[in-house]
This record gives sequence, structure tokens and C-alpha cells, in this order.
Amino acid sequence: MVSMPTLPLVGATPGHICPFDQACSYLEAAAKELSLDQGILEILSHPRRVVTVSIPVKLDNGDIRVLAGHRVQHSDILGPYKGGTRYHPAVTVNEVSALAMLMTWKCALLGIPYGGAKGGIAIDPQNYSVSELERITRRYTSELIKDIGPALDIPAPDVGTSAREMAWMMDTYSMNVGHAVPGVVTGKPLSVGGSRGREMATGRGVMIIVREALADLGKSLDGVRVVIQGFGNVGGAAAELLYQAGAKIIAVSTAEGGIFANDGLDIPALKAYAAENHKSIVGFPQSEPIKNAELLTLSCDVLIPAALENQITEENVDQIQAQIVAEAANGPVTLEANRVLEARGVTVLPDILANAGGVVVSYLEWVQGLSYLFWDEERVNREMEHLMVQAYRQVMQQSKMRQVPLRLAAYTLGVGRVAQALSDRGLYP
Ligand SMILES: NC(=O)C1=CN([C@@H]2O[C@H](COP(=O)(O)OP(=O)(O)OC[C@H]3O[C@@H](n4cnc5c(N)ncnc54)[C@H](O)[C@@H]3O)[C@@H](O)[C@H]2O)C=CC1
Ligand SMILES: O=C(O)CCC(=O)C(=O)O
Repeated sequence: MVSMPTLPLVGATPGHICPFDQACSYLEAAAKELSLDQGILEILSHPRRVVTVSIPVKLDNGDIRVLAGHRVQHSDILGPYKGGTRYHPAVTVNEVSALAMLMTWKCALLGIPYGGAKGGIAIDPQNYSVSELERITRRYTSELIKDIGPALDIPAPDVGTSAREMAWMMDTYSMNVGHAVPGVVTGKPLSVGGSRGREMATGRGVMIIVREALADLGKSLDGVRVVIQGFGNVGGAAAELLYQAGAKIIAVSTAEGGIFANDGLDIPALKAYAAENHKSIVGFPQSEPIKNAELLTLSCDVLIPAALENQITEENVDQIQAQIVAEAANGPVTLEANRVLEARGVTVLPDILANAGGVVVSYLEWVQGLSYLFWDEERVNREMEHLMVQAYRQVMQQSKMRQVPLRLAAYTLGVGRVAQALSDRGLYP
């Protein structure tokens, strides 16, 4: 057992599932499997830096509110810190620390030269106007000016943020340093150096990993019954690409509620409906409403949680009927629920593999920006697919070789590579 970090990991409510403890448990399991040196495990269990800043913001009505913004930098052993920026009311330092650690293993697993980080502000963006969100984002970026940069720490979108926020971050950083620095963030609009294919990348990666897993079971995407929780950047793109590949998307949900259609939803029509209705899918014709809790337990081939952490827990795991659970979100299955699913022989495609398409195309965006040479979408998708399929095969091979489930296999690869680099660099005292 390693010592718990002494950094102020506030926000873990007693009795609740603690994201950072869960992340450390997976790390410890990988360390045990790899017979990792205790000192290396100790180092990897602690985020390198935890930054919390105050963000004073003047609201449109003239009131002043002070928000807390975080950026946790877990590791830069393999390269600059990398990870998304989350705007959601449940953001805490604890959650962001867990997500930062996941980024370290994800980048190492995919073989991209980055460390891991994550940032966030505990707000519901829907409660703020666009100009308030712009002021919040710009002040958050200014407060982090010495902590981020194209060779230091490169934010990207996550829950509640998108290309719009990345453009504001890029502009604020550039104004502060006196020249344009597109490489400070990824997931930017194309107009300021974004990459073709980034918007759909995480969902595309999910589709690729599900396709490969089905192929290993002797099946194809054609006609496969899929349930998706979350219809945002990731869930929406995964739904569209799986639909195009012939899958039947029988249910999807947002925080507001879900919809179900036994013969499959018309996803292009649903996307158009959501675009017209402020992202709401409720009331979509030719579908019936379904509660979020019920959606997760529907009979299906593939369940794709693409919203938030801790959705499949000890409480509902026995009712999960899917043969494959593809973790499009980060940490949607709790530690205990994961044990139950694995023991039942359900294929759990772990987050650090299944949702890595986003950070892979972020890396390709950064590479394009640094080389001042931009690729067409076909090339971006091809390069991403190559890295995703390669990582999938390595995980399968590791799983067979070590006789361990896919998550532990993925972790041993990611953690093992970081530990090796740590030891080779001599950072280990
Ligand atoms: N955006 C990206 O490129 C990446 C995102 N991820 C992960 O994917 C997950 C989703 O992220 P995004 O799609 O970017 O966020 P988003 O903000 O675009 O969408 C989130 C979706 O989840 C829904 N949702 C929230 N709570 C829900 C609930 N209780 N039940 C059902 N739906 C609910 C929201 O209504 C929304 O449709 C997060 O775990 C994120 O960390 C992972 C890799 C990359
Ligand atoms: O694109 C990126 O840099 C990070 C995406 C992210 O936050 C994630 O993979 O969880």
C-alpha cells in the first residue's frame, strides 16, 4: 500500500466513491502485476503539481463571483502534460487528480510523447451567458499562464468545453506572451490551427475499438445493438459513426433523460433534432422516453457510457446485460462493478484505450501545428486508426500473455512504459 498524497486532494466526500482512490487502486494492481519497485510506485501515485486558482468574474448583472479553477499535472516523464478542461458542477481537485493520472497512462499506452494532466472549474456552463463563459475562460487561462504552454502543458476540451473555449484559451495565452501560440491548446477551431477530424476523434476511436473487439468475437458492427449514455462530443460522435457502420443505436441519453427505439434510432435525424432544441433529445419522434437508470440496464450487445464517472456501480452492475462495455467516458465503471463484470466474462474496454482517439488526434493537431503543415481529414483519421488498432492489439496480446483482464493489461502497458522512462531518466532518487 502506498502512502496517500499529501497534496490537498479536497472534495472526496466520506461514503462516496473517491475517484483518486480508485485511480490509485488500478495503479497499485498494475504495479503488483509488474513487480514494480515500491519507490517508483510511490512517485507515480502522487500528482507532480496541483494548481488551484481563484477566478473573479463580473457577471452580466454586475455582481462579482469568485470561482475556483484547478489544473492537476500528474506526470511529465514522457513529455509535456496533456489533458482536457472540464466545466461541470461536480469538479473537485480529487476528481481532476484522478483524471490527470488516467491521462498519463492513456498517452503512454497509445505511444504518444505526453504526460498527463486535467483541469476544471466547478460550474454548470448552462447557468452562464456566452460572454460570462468567455470572461471565466480568459481569467482561468491568465491565472495559469506560467503553468501551461506548448512544451509544458497543453489543455484540450472535456465535459462542458469545446473548440470555442480552446480558441479563447489560445487567444488569451497568445496575448500574454505577445505572439500567436496555437500549440498551447488542442481541439481548437480549424481557423486558428485546429486539426481536421478532432471533433469526431474520440467517438471515432470508440467506434474503432468496439469494431475490433466485435471482430475478435467473430462479429461485425452491422446490426449490433448499441446503447449510449451521453450525447455530447463523445457520445454523439460515437453514435453517428456506429450508425454509419450499420449498428442499431437503440437508446441514447443526456443529463435530461433518455430515449429508446427498439428498431434503432435515426441518428442523423436525432442530431438535427438536438441541434434545433438546444442539445435536448427529449421528445424525439419515433422514440419513447426512458429513465437514465433504466437505459444502462437495457438488453444490448454493446453498452457505451459516454457521460461521467461512476455510472455502473455495485448498485446496478448485476442488471447490466451488455456483452461489451466500452468506456467512452473516463471512469464510468467503479472498481467494484468492474470486478463483477470481469468475473461474469463481460468484455470491458477500458477508458484509457477506448476513449484515446481524442488525445491521439490532439497529438496529431499539435504535430501539424509545430510543423506548420496541415493534413486532410483522411490522413488524420488514418494515422489515428493506426495508433488505436496498434494499442488495441498490444492490450489483447498483453491480456493473453499475462492472463489478466483488458483493463489490467492496458494499465500494465501504460504504467510499465512510464516506470521504465522514469527509471531511465534517473528521476528516481
Ligand atoms: N471531449 C473529448 O475529446 C474527450 C472526452 N472524454 C470523456 O468523455 C466523457 C464525455 O465527454 P464529452 O462528450 O466531451 O462531454 P460533453 O459535455 O460534450 O457531453 C456530455 C454528455 O453527457 C450527458 N450527461 C451528463 N450527465 C448524464 C447522466 N447522468 N446521464 C446521461 N447523460 C448525462 C450530457 O447531457 C451530455 O450529453 C467524459 O468522461 C470525458 O472525460 C474522454 C476523452 C476525450
Ligand atoms: O485531447 C486531449 O488532449 C485530452 C482529452 C482528454 O481529456 C481525455 O482523453 O480524457
